[in-house]
Amino acid sequence: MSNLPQYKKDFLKSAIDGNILKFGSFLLKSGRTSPYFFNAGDFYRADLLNSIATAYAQNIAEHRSAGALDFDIIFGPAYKGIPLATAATIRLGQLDPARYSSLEYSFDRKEAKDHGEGGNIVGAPLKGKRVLIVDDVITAGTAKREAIAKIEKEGGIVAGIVVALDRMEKLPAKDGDDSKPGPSALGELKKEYNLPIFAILTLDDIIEGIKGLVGEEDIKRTEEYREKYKATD
Ligand SMILES: O=P(O)(O)OC[C@H]1O[C@H](OP(=O)(O)OP(=O)(O)O)[C@H](O)[C@@H]1O
Ligand SMILES: O=C(O)c1cc(=O)[nH]c(=O)[nH]1
Repeated sequence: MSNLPQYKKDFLKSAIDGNILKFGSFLLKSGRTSPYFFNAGDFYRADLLNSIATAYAQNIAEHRSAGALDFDIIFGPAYKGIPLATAATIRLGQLDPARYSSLEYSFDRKEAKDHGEGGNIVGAPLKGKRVLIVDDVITAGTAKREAIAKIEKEGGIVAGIVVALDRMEKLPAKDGDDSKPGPSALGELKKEYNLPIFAILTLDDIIEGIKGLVGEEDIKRTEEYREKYKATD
């Protein structure tokens, strides 16, 4: 934790204090069972939402200022990405009004709407724009691939991805044998789509940051999970 920038430390503290980071047994979208879970849906109070919005805004502004990221619009994949992308957009506008007060956002519906305005996308149109995906967690990368496909279908150009947490896991093995070493979901997405992808926190940051704050047994099980699923890159 000591080497993390202050805004990441603050963010991790609010995730622990707000019980967003949980320990137990959780079935993931990938089918893996994890001893820890980061539930971004639990940033549901004004102060907590402000903490995650600030962390995204700092991270995005930093990478953009460094020339590592450029975009016209922020996109939040349904469902949990929606409030996160919205809050990050507001926070960027507050942090640097000269650069971000006209920043746009949009999000998708999981199921297309067949009445009223119809369609799959809510918010600013994506056509011809460079789109930054803001989402909660990357595990196997499936949700990000789905978001990329939706954005491209709308004529948007995916410009990057920022997540709150990179679980640093290897891609699920095609033959189902997860005991073999394998590359990370994040690394493969980066290569395959030639995209900048950033995470505010990684599993390594979390394991370092929870020491002394959560039970020894939870830390041990999380370390064992990391050992089992950690990617080679
Ligand atoms: O990297 P992956 O293995 O794809 O998994 C991680 C994603 O899975 C969950 O989203 P989900 O699609 O369940 O939608 P939700 O936002 O409605 O919870 C979670 O919110 C992450 O975004
Ligand atoms: O992989 C997932 O499904 C997942 C992991 C996690 O820590 N948090 C979450 O919302 N989903």
